[in-house]
Amino acid sequence: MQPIKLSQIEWHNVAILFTTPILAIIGCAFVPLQTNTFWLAVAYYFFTGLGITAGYHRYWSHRSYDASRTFQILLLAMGTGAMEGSVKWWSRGHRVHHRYTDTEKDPYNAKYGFWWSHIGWMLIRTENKARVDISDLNADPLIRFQHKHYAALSIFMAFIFPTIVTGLLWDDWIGGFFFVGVTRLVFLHHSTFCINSLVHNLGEHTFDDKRTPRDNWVAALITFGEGYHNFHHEFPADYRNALKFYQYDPTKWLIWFASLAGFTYNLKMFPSNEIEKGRLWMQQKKIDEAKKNLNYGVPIEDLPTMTFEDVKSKIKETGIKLLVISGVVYDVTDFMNDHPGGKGFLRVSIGRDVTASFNGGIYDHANAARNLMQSMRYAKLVGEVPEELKALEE
Ligand code: HEM
Repeated sequence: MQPIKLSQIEWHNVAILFTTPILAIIGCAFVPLQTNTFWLAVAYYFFTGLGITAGYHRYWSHRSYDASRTFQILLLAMGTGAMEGSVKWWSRGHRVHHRYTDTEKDPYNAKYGFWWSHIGWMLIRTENKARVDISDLNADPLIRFQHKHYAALSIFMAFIFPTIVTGLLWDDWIGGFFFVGVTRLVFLHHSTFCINSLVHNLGEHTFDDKRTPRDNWVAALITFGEGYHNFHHEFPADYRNALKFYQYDPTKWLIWFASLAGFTYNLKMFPSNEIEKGRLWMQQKKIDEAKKNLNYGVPIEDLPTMTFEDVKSKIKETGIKLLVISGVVYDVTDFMNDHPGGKGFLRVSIGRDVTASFNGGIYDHANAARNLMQSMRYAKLVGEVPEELKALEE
C-alpha cells in the first residue's frame, strides 16, 4: 500500500465512525437506561441489521431472491437506519468485492490486514478503477431516490425515528437518541464490518481455500448469519448463508418466512449436489495434505521386481525374512518380535505366499495391519509361486 495523504481521508466517514462511539460512551456513562428503551435498542439493532443483510446484501447486491415492492420499501427503510451508505454505493462496492476478492481492486481487501478490511477502507479513499454492472440499480427509481436523499433519510432512520418512538411512547427522548440511535448504531456498524474483516481471517475454508473468506459460526451470531462466508463467496446467488437448520442465519429465516406471505419469491438455491461436491473436494484436499506427513511406504509401482526364485535365494543368502502377500514381497525381519499374532506365525510364513492366511485363512487382518505392512514393502513379485508354498496349516 502507498503512504496515505491527507487529501485521501474521507472526512464525513471519519466523523460518523468516530463521533458515534464517543457519543455512545457519553450516553452509557450519563444517561439512565430504561428497560423499554433497552429492548427497543435490541429490536432496532435486528431491524436495521437485517435491512443490510436481507436487503442491501442478499437482495440488491446479489439478487438471490425476488421481493414485492412493499417488501423492498420495508427493507430499504430498515437498511437506511444502519447508516452504511446508499444501496447503490454499498451494492456496487460489494459486487466489486466479489469480483476482485483479495486483489488490489477489492475495496475491502483482507490481504491489507484486519483493520483495513474492517474500517480503514472507509476512512481512506483509494483509486479504484474496478468496473461492475449496476445497471439494474440505476434503473430502479426507488434506489435512485434513496441515493439522492441518502443523508437526510439515514439521519432520520438512524437517529430521529427511534428518538420519536421512545419519546412519544414512554417519554424517553434522550435515551432513545443515545441508546436506540447511537449505541445501537455503533454495535451494528462493527458487527457488520466483521463480515469484511473477521470472517476473511478466522474460520473454516469449507468449500474452497483459493480466497480468504471463511465460515465462522461465532461471527454468524453477530452478523445475522453472514458468518458462513466461505459458502457465500462460493455460492453468492444462494439466498442462504447457512445450510443446516441448527446454524444461525436469521437473514435466511426472514426471507423464507416472508415468502410464506408472498413478500418474497423465487428464492435461489444452488443445487445441493454441487454444494456437496465442493465440500468433499475441500475435505479431500485436506486429507491429501495430511497424508503428505505420513509414511505410506514405497508405492508398489516403484518397487523393484523379483521372481519367487529370487525371493528364496535372497532369504538363503542373507537371512532376510521375506514373505509374499497379494503379489508384493514384504521384509518382516524387524517385525518378527513385534507381531501381535506372535513370532511363530511369521516364522512359518517366511519364503511363502501367505495371501490366503493373511486374509482370513488363519486370521483376517484389520486395517492397522494393512497400513503397517506398507512400510515393509520390499519388492513386486513377478511370475508364479508354487502351489505347495501358498497353503499354510493353522
Ligand atoms: C507383513 C505381514 C503382517 C503384518 C504387518 C501383521 C500385522 C498384524 C497386526 C497389526 C495384528 C493385530 C490385529 C490386526 O491388526 O488385525 C496382527 C494379528 C494377527 N496376525 Fe498378523 N501380520 C502379518 C502377517 C501375518 C501372517 C502371515 C499371519 C499368519 C500366518 C498372521 C497372523 C496373525 C494372527 C493369528 C493375528 C491375531 C492375533 C490375536 O489377536 O490373537 N499375521 N497381525
